Amino acid sequence: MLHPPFDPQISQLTMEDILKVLTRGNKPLRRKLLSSRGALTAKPNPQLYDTAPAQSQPQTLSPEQDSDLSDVDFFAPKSPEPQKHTEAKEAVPKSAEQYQPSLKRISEPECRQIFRSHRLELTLKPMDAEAENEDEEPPRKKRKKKNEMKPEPLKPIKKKPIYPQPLSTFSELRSLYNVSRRLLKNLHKQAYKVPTEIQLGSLPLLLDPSAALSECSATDIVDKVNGGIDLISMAPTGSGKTMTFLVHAISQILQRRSREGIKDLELDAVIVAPTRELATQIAIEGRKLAAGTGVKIVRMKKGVQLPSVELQMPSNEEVESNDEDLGSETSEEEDEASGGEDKTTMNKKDSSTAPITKANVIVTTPLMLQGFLKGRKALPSVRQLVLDEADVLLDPLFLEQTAKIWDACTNTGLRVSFWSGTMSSTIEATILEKLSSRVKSLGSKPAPLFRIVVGQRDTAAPNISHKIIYAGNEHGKIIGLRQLFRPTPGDKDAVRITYPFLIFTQTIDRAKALYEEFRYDLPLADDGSSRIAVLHSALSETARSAIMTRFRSNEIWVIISTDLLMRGIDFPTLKSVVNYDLPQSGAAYVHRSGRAGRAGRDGIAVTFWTQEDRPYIKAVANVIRLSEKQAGIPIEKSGVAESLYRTLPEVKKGDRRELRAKGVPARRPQSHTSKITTKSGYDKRKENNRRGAIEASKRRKRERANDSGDESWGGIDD
Ligand SMILES: Nc1ncnc2c1ncn2[C@@H]1O[C@H](COP(=O)(O)OP(=O)(O)OP(=O)(O)O)[C@@H](O)[C@H]1O
Repeated sequence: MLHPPFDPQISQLTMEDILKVLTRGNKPLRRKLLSSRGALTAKPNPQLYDTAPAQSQPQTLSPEQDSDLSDVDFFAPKSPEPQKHTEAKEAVPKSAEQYQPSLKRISEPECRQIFRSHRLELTLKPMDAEAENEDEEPPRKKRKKKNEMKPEPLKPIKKKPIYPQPLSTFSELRSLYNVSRRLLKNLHKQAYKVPTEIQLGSLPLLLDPSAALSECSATDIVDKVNGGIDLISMAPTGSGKTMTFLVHAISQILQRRSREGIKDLELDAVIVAPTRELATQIAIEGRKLAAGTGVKIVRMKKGVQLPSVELQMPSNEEVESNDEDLGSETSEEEDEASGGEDKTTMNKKDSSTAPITKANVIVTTPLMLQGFLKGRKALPSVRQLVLDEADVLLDPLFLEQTAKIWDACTNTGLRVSFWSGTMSSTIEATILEKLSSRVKSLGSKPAPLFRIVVGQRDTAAPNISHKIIYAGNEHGKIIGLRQLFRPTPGDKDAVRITYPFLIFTQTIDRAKALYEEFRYDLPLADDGSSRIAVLHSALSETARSAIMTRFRSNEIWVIISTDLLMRGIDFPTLKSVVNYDLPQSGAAYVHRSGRAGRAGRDGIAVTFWTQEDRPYIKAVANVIRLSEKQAGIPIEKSGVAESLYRTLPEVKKGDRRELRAKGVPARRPQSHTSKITTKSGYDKRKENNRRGAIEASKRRKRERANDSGDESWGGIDD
């Protein structure tokens, strides 16, 4: 039998939180279940920023319009006519109420005010690399030679921000941007109340750039966007990027279908994500949004055949992954055969006899699709390429795989979007280079490339709190685990972690070893070892997906993982993340900690360190300090104690690269501390049983002393 989690905070979870856990499972919930479990319950406000003082918000609504805003009609006419209130009501929080009515475009100064108050910045990227440099930080000053005149200080030349129409309410998707009723209804079922910043800033621009920029004073830009845009999109973790690109992709397909009278399922969009877990999650979310629209979304699997044409090119070698997690497809067990969940038809043009999977959208990892393309096939019908976690997909380690997919999308009208919580200027340069070389090789017309950034680049979401704690002893990080579960009374470093939570380690071996160690540390009263699992790329896909499902359905409360789960994975109720091993870069820290505190909820990220980590901590500490500054947390309250921060050495450039590729040297395979513990499993189990017995006896004693027996949990004592 399943017991509820012991943490009383869990019982405070709202029904919709629990429902979200369930709906992130492998099968979309049945409609009946959705409505009976309160899927329409409102969610917390997911907006991370709204810094505009109330009086400075645009106040041009008439009283009728104003009152109209709290009731949103999902079936509003497309023309600017008064809305009818026929469908479910949508409560609009204060910040959104202050926005303009959904049927009217607002002036550029008003757009600017909204963009600024939500810390949104949109710019147009120049297509040539030289001009691009002007947009970036100035080059570092050269070392002064003797007798050289002091150079003029270089000032960064900032590109002028652009202010398109913001998406004030979801109803505008229909009234202003022609999104289908069905798609909007599906969105409504998700119980989203207000658009997040990235949705607010980028959906209008993606869906109808001309309409979104209609009040924009830079008329030269407006003229260029008719054929659609390319977009680099940087927004904090858990801020709703997935829904943004999915709504855009589905809506584009539906609009083209009605415009061109297409009846067949034609492959229109390819969404690439770095791991199977993320690809599966995107496909599930996509299917929920596309339900009833006729748009079919399929996750790419080994053996799936897609409609393609053969290119006259030499066959390329299969690319081996050099990362154990992010590109682990080749090392995997037998995958499910093609088309398992999809109806298939035969493609007579294809030389192979394998059935062709018909879909509008394919969600894939780079290696999965590459396995099908094998460097010789092209997907000419694809018009949308979405790179989720684009910075990892375009990292030199994976660029070759991603580029092959990009090159296989030979349609000259291809539009590309790049999504992540972090993106370096090197990655942006790679994007520019790739886009311009494509224009040259295909002779296609370049689309304007925009960049939208929410908040400060490369920082953790402001609703996550951080803590770095020393956790070393001679065996490794044993003290850290004790701090986690058995804080010594009065220990100022003790952190209370609540179930469910994720623990990240550096390697598969360490994840396995920590699992062996930690499963006997979970209190027996909480069903001990049955609540914990280890997840890494060496497990079979079936095992991986079973663990994900059990975690989402609250059967498992702790997952120990490698960086396989670092990016994009959404466990809506996850509050805590533990970096048992130091993240390998500042960006890795942002993504790992971003598994907690999703959609505006609070989250906590705890990072353990030992002496062996000391030379590498600064990169992570800097990200924490920057994120805290952005969230308005004073230095005295920083999660990185000033006494520690001051003594940390800067991480050298070469070390940073090495760290990013291989992690902290002491925790690499075969190093002396890559092991977690020296105790055997037998000893650990015995110790745990003894502890459990003591606990139970103490509890019985307390219960006898206090008839009510109503205890609240205050951490686990030794
Ligand atoms: N407008 C909204 N209101 C409330 N919740 C939302 C809204 N949009 C998305 N969400 C929810 O926010 C959570 C995080 O969304 P999502 O997974 O898209 O984040 P993300 O920005 O892609 O994060 P990451 O960078 O980690 O990949 C999801 O549970 C999603 O259902």
